[in-house]
Amino acid sequence: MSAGLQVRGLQKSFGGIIVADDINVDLAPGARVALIGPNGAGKTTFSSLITGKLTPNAGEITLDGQDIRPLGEADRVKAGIAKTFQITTLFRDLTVRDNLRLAAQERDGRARAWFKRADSWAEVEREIDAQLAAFRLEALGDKRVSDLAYGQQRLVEMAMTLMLKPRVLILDEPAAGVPSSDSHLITDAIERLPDDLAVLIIEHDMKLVFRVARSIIVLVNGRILTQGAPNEIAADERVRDLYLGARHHD
Ligand SMILES: Nc1ncnc2c1ncn2[C@@H]1O[C@H](COP(=O)(O)OP(=O)(O)OP(=O)(O)O)[C@@H](O)[C@H]1O
Repeated sequence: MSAGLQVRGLQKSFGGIIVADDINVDLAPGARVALIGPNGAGKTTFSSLITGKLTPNAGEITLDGQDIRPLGEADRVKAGIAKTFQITTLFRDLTVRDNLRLAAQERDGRARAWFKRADSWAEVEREIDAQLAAFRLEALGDKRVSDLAYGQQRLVEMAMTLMLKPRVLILDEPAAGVPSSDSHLITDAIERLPDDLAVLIIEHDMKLVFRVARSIIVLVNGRILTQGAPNEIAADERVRDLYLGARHHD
C-alpha cells in the first residue's frame, strides 16, 4: 500500500467527448505537483473527479490504499482531501478570524460545535492563531475580509482550507486575479505549506508553477502529454510548442 493519493486509469466523458483519458497520478505526502495545460484541457474536471464533485466513468482513486470512489464530497474532505475555498465562499463582512472559525466548525460539524466545551473552543482559537501566523496574517485577524487586498483574501482562502487539516490539498488557480505585484505573497505561502502535505497546484501562471512545483503534469485534451521535473518540462519541445505555438504561427 502506498501512502497518499493514487489515481489509476481515470476516465471521464461528457456525452461523446472524453475529458479525462486514462489519467495516472501519484500525490505522495510532501508532493508538490503542478497540473498545467491549455484552456479546456481538463484540469478542473480532474480536480472535480478527485473531490467527488464529478463521478468518473472508469478508473481508481485511492487514499492510503483505500478506495475513495464511494465517498461523497463531504466525506472526502473528512478523509483529508480538500480543495481551496473560493473567494465567493468567504464571508466578506466577517473578520478573517471569524472565517477561520467557521471553517473549523465546518470540520467539526456544526451540530457538535454548539455543545463544545470551553477548552475545545480555546484549542480552536490556538489553531486559528497558528494558521494566521503560518500565512503571515496575524496583523489582519480582526479585519473584515472585505477590507483586505485581493491577494490577502486568497491567503485567507488557503488558511481556511488548512483549518480542515487536509493531507491532500488542491490549489485551484491560487494566483488568479492577484496583481503581479502581490503574486509573491501566494508563492511564499505555498512554499511554507506543511512539509508532509501533498499539494496539487492547478495554475496558469508559469512563473509560480516553476517556482513551487517539483513535478509538472502537462494535460492536453484530457490526456497526460508528459510529466517530469520542471527543468525537463521547460526543455520539452512539445510543451514549448503548446505554450509558444500561437506565437510561432503569428
Ligand atoms: N459539465 C460539463 N458538461 C459538458 N462538458 C463539460 C462540462 N464540464 C467541462 N466540460 C468540458 O470538458 C472540457 C474540459 O474542461 P475543464 O474545465 O476541465 O478544462 P480546464 O483545463 O480546467 O480549462 P481552464 O484552464 O479554462 O479552466 C472542456 O471541453 C469543457 O467544455
